[in-house]
Amino acid sequence: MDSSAPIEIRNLSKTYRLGFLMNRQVRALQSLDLTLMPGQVYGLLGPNGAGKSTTIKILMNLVRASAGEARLFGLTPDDKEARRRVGYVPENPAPYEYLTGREFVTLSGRLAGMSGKELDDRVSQVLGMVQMERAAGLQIRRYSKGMVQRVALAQALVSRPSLLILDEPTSGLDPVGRRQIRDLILEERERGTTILFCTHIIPDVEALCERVAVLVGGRRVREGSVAELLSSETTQVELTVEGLPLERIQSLGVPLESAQTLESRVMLRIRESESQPLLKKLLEAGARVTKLQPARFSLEDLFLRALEEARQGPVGGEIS
Ligand SMILES: Nc1ncnc2c1ncn2[C@@H]1O[C@H](COP(=O)(O)OP(=O)(O)OP(=O)(O)O)[C@@H](O)[C@H]1O
Repeated sequence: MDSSAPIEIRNLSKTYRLGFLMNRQVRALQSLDLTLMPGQVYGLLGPNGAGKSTTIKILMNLVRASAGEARLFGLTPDDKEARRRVGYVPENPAPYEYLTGREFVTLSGRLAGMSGKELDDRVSQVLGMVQMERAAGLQIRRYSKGMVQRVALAQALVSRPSLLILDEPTSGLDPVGRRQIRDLILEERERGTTILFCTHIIPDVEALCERVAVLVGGRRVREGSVAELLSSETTQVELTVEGLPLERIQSLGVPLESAQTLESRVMLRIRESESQPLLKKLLEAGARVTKLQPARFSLEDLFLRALEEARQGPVGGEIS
């Protein structure tokens, strides 16, 4: 294992046992490999139940793996030295409700070994970073969901971690709040912090991450740099056709990736290599092509395609 890698995961599997007799099993992760190099912002993307939180909980030593290995800076997740270098925001943060935001962040700093003026100054600084200075003296039980999310992020940042693990940090935030948290993550990236960012909000991944892994049913179905992944998918073309119904277009013998009728127009998506043959046939059949443009293949398309492919193959879930 590489001790310079903030996160290294090899062949990681997790099966939860359920029921009174623990005789039912749910396969949450299957042979996952993942490496984060220093300074990378890495997105872990997947639908509900894909195994994202399980991966993070294993890294945070909250859940024990069934097989395989997970390392933080080359150390096992139960190693105190490794934990000292990590800031963590759980999926549903549940800070002590009777503490104020400032007390909670101060407590987190103390637990990380900080004290005195250095701690007080840093607490004020991180509360400012998450725009919570004004509400810092209020008890957390009075906070909205978005405010809880912000103090949770402040407690993760207080000890200046070199690795941030964020489990859906923007869920529960309004668009302005999401933007602020995104900007904050970008600032941390500028500072060289490594970030594992787990979400199902695709625009956040596009805005923040340079690499991404897509998990479906506990398996990694795509992995790579966002640019690489998008360029590796087949290029497609979008056409708008008038004067020929969809059934006639379908009978022309050119495979369509997608088709949709809107009033008198038919919108098509086809592979780029099929565009010339289809154009010729459409014009011969008397259709008018009113628009032809390259289709931008987005991370959302990639995610949906990966999901579709994975659903056709074996997936995780309850196995007995
Ligand atoms: N403590 C648990 N006991 C039993 N099954 C669990 C437990 N935690 C998770 N699972 C199951 O493991 C699978 C993966 O769950 P996990 O929470 O890791 O997914 P996720 O990708 O984080 O989903 P979400 O986006 O909904 O948070 C799911 O089928 C889930 O029901």
